[in-house]
This record gives sequence, C-alpha cells and structure tokens, in this order.
Amino acid sequence: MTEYILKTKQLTKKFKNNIVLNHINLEIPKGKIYGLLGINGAGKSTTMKIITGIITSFEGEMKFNGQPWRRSSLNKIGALIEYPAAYENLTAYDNMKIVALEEDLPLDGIPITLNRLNINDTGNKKVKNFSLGMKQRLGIAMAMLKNPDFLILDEPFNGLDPYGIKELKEYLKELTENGKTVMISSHILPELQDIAEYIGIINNGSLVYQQAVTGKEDLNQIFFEKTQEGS
Ligand SMILES: Nc1ncnc2c1ncn2[C@@H]1O[C@H](COP(=O)(O)OP(=O)(O)OP(=O)(O)O)[C@@H](O)[C@H]1O
Repeated sequence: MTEYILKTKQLTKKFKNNIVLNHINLEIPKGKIYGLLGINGAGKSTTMKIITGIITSFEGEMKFNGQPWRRSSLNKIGALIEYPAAYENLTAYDNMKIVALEEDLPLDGIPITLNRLNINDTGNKKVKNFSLGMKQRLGIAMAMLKNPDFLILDEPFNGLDPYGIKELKEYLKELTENGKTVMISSHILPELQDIAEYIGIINNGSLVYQQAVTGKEDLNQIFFEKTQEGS
C-alpha cells in the first residue's frame, strides 16, 4: 500500500475574492520525487507556502505523515521557496550557522552539508558575491541542515547551469534512495520529466492531473491538454 508523506483534502486559498487554489487533493507518496507543474501564476508557490506554514489562512485539511499537519511538522520539512533567504553580507558558513543556532542543530553538520551541495570552497566570500546558482545551492543546504524527511523546492533549477542541474538532480535522486521525499515545482516540463516519479499539474488553481510517471505517457501532450482545458 502506498504511504503518503503529505495529503491535502479540498485545499482552498482565496486572496480577497480571488480563488487561487480550488479544492486541491494532493497525494505525495513517501520516498519519491513529486513534480508540481503549472504555468506562471497557476498556484504552485501558494501550495508550497501553505505546506510550509508561510501562509496560515486557508480552507481544507492537510495531513503530514498520516497525522493532521501541525507547526511541529515543520521540524521534518525543509524548504526553499522563491528566493534563498540568506544574509547577503555573510558567508555560506555563517548563514548555515544562523540556521543551526535557530533550529538548535549541531555545527558539525555544516561542512558536511556544504560539501554535499558543492559550496564548501567559498571561504570568506559573502553571499552577495555568489552567482544565482551558488545562492540556490546554499538555500538547499540551509533547508537540508536539519536532515528533513520532506524537502520542498520551488523552481530549484532557476539560475543553475547544465552541470548544476545535473548535479542537483543526482542529489535529489540520492535523497529519495535514502528514504526522503522531494517535491519540486516548475513551469518547465523537461526540468522534471527525467526525475519526477509522480507529476501533479495545477492549472488556474485546480489540480487537473496527478499520476505516477510510467515513462510511456507523453507528458508534453498531457501538459498542453490539461493546461488549455478551461483556461
Ligand atoms: N499575496 C498575494 N495576494 C494576492 N494574490 C496573490 C498573492 N500571492 C499570490 N497571488 C496570486 O495567486 C496566483 C497564484 O500565484 P502563485 O505564486 O502561487 O503561482 P505560481 O504557480 O507559483 O506561479 P510562478 O510559476 O509564476 O511562480 C496568482 O494569480 C498570484 O497573482
């Protein structure tokens, strides 16, 4: 039987009278990479902000690991939403140290995590002098420091060169091989096609598709069909 790390039931979000998420039932299986696809403005970031407790007012239910979602669920959820929230005037290490102190984590995890994300050699360089790709990798390192069970990444390939994309994909696959679950959003299908084991497509705030990827389906065609219907 499939176990789910996260399930939402009728998740709905309105900003004033604008319905941005419309009765969404997400089902994210444990130990897999789940790709959330949708065109700009479809509702991907809003969904992720609700799961990560950034947006607290919404309708519907959310279960994490089979239990109602609570703030304490965030101890097991790491996230990088929109922009990496690193201090620009500090080094990678010092940014990681702030996360470690805030979350009461041992400091010896810092070099290991920086090393794993390939940003261990930035020394005294301040984040303001990092490339976008380096900032992105630091943001993921900050999210991974607490060794979460569930990693949520909003558009994680932004700013990465082809080597960075390949490395990140390998890293995410390795995480799931070690039992972690990863949710990634993107508006670019090819970014997800070769790594996502499940795909959810969100269109105009509705979840219009949610399936395991078998490799036989034409995801490109499905994406266009599902995002044109009713848009
Ligand atoms: N704080 C807010 N107040 C009002 N409307 C908002 C707010 N945040 C998001 N929206 C609206 O909600 C809709 C969904 O936005 P969201 O950022 O979730 O989309 P997205 O799929 O992540 O898009 P993108 O790929 O461009 O990041 C958009 O119409 C957006 O304008």
